[in-house]
Amino acid sequence: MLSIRHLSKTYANGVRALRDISLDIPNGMFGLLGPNGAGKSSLMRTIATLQDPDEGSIRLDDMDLLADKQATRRLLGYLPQEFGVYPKVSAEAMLDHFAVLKGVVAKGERRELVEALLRQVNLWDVRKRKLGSFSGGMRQRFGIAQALIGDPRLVIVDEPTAGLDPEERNRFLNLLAEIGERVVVILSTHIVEDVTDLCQRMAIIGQGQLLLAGEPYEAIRALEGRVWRRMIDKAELDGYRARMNILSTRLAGGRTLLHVLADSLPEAGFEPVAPDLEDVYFGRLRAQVATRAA
Ligand SMILES: Nc1ncnc2c1ncn2[C@@H]1O[C@H](COP(=O)(O)OP(=O)(O)OP(=O)(O)O)[C@@H](O)[C@H]1O
Repeated sequence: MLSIRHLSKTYANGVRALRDISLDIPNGMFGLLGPNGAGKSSLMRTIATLQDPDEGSIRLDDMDLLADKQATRRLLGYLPQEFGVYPKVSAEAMLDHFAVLKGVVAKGERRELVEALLRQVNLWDVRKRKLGSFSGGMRQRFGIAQALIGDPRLVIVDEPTAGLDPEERNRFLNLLAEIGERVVVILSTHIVEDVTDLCQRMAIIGQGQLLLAGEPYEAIRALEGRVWRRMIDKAELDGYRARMNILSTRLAGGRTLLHVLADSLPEAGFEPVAPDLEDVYFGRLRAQVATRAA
């Protein structure tokens, strides 16, 4: 279990990226959901010991992660948002290099490890190809292979599915799910379906604040009977905004589909709709904006 307590960070430019975040993350897939700029990467980098918080603590079971960074890095696998590789080097040679950096010095052991990892992420057949020729999905799977060197107890992946096509995304998420059966995996994303499809537990952050933590299923159930939808013309949207608590607006067939939060039928013409995680997510973000504006 990873326990984050009272984590805060303000950057030198005055941006408060993390505001008193406390969170428990058990084994399995954990989704950290938030819009761009919410503070996800700041939190991931802090857990990965790449930057210090101003306040707060992070423990993995009995271990204080921030106290002994070297020890933390040994049990951690990290796939950063911007993962750079040498484009002219083959996948096999690059992974071998990463293994050396992680301290796997014995040649035979390293050869076996590199093969096992490339097979696990399904890149064994293309191991001789240069990384520069890889698709986005292949590159991300390679990123996971390097994160798994050293058998980490905690794996952090920062927005890994952005820019992947649906098939690649699916393949990537399946791979993460397999890994999540054994260790703590934290997946940060702004894509709601990533969390819906994959994570038993989740948190939502916005503007550096924790807005929700728990099970996606429970959060969805809490909205049951309170989400209503209606098709409108785009020109009517401002009027609805002024009168109602709008969760989301989506384009559908050239018109606008409204989702509204209300304890009873908001107006004739609306119909009840089964809530989903997008309703939970947008509901929390909008409530935060409303509270801050008040
Ligand atoms: N090193 C830094 N110095 C100053 N401000 C920063 C720094 N890193 C991030 N920020 C700011 O802190 C806030 C949180 O950024 P962060 O990258 O953690 O968010 P994020 O949720 O990961 O978003 P994104 O998906 O856009 O990376 C943003 O307002 C960002 O501009």
